[in-house]
Amino acid sequence: MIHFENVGLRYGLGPEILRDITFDIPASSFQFLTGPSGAGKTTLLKLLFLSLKPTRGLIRMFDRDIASIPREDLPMLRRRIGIVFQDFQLLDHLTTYENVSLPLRVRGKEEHTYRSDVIELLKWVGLGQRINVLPPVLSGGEKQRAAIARALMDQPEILLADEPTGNVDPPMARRLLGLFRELNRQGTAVLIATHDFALMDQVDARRMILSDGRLEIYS
Ligand SMILES: Nc1ncnc2c1ncn2[C@@H]1O[C@H](COP(=O)(O)OP(=O)(O)OP(=O)(O)O)[C@@H](O)[C@H]1O
Repeated sequence: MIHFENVGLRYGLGPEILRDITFDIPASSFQFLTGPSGAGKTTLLKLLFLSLKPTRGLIRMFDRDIASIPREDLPMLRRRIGIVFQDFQLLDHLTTYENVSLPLRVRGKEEHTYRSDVIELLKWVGLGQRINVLPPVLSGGEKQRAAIARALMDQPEILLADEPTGNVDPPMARRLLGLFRELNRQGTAVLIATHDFALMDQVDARRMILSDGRLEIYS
């Protein structure tokens, strides 16, 4: 589904942050991305979300070479990828429901076409009682689940999550992991970037370890 081959990335004229990165992400797979702080995990997620272009190497996504994709086709492709950012990026003046449905509203969809789907999704992530509250009232774990619900709105083929358990206690981390595993059982590929070894130890999944700009993979 996703193939990286000898990918390198530098910001401006700076040093290469990622070097000769080669890996595949098969459909319906589950993996962790880890490595020391500053190793380039967020940068690799940005490449996967097509918000950065590599400075060298080949990236194929959904059978297309991303170097030859016209800019106007990127939004369509991004809809097949869900992403949960480290800082959630929820809008504080919109309710949980409005935050999750915003991408659909922006695209001009009529509310009656998505309302029940959004509510069902919010119930699925355990926010059935928090539909009409504003993000400042939500706990860290609830914000995280709202951000996950928003990332899942378009039924992506892969979900990318950056430090999803960074701001929650261990029981909530287990609950979030349960959500990711359930999603994966339903067929969505999942990639979780994390420093949390306790979290990784709970799942027998592939570990992609970045250090010094290079990637090693332990299956
Ligand atoms: N926009 C940018 N311009 C220049 N350098 C950047 C930029 N973004 C990140 N970097 C540098 O790239 C390197 C990798 O950063 P990145 O945020 O990808 O690491 P990370 O592994 O996600 O770190 P953390 O675990 O602390 O979040 C760091 O040295 C960082 O300073």
